[in-house]
Amino acid sequence: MTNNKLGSNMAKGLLFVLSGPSGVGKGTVCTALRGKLPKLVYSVSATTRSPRAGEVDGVNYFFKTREQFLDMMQNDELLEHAEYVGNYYGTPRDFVEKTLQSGNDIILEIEVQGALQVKEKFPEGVFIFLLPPSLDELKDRIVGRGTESKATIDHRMSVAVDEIGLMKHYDYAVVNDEIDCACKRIESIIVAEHCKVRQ
Ligand SMILES: Nc1ncnc2c1ncn2[C@@H]1O[C@H](COP(=O)(O)OP(=O)(O)OP(=O)(O)O)[C@@H](O)[C@H]1O
Ligand SMILES: Nc1nc2c(ncn2[C@@H]2O[C@H](COP(=O)(O)O)[C@@H](O)[C@H]2O)c(=O)[nH]1
Repeated sequence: MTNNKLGSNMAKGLLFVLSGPSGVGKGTVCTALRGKLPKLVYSVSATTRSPRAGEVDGVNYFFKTREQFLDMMQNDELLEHAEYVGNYYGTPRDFVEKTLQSGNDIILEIEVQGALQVKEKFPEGVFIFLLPPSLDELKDRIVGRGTESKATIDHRMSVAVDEIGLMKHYDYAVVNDEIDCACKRIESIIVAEHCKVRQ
């Protein structure tokens, strides 16, 4: 039977990627967006990083040993993966594909090397880069979170400069100066992308 409802060809969900240096507020923004956009589903990554206090396996991450992660890579279970500051991170492929097929949107909160791999596979994805108001403010946020050692903070800050240099590969840049404003900008991007005429 023909479905002649206007707009019915837009049934597949959209893939959003949110990147930005460690501590810029990606997780905070994603938490704030939860509930505001009912069609938006969050991808849970696999990582070899140890859980932080309060992090729950299967909710914040799927926590894996190095061997388990390498198995996932070899079995082609990951849409993308990257080594970041001494640990592996990757996006389970199956969940992303099934979410999009079901008509829901998905958002991947991932670093830039992985985002560029996703762009190769999903050029139609929407790539958003979250910026701090300044590098000093970025450092204050990572330090203030209280989760990383001084050495890890220094390493993450040095990677941050390179990451910001790759922002040119993204479709949108949003400054996370104030959390409500940043969320509103990202919500606006998501709404606009749904109104876009796609070939
Ligand atoms: N707009 C903001 N103003 C002030 N503080 C903020 C803002 N957004 C986030 N923060 C704070 O900055 C810290 C880092 O935020 P968050 O953990 O969300 O960063 P992230 O980008 O997800 O980091 P990572 O990549 O390391 O996981 C948190 O303590 C959070 O409360
Ligand atoms: N390439 C990927 N990067 C990921 C993934 N999941 C998270 N991340 C990014 O790693 C860093 C560090 O995260 P943290 O939780 O240890 O602070 C951060 O930029 C995340 O966005 C992933 O699946 N692939």
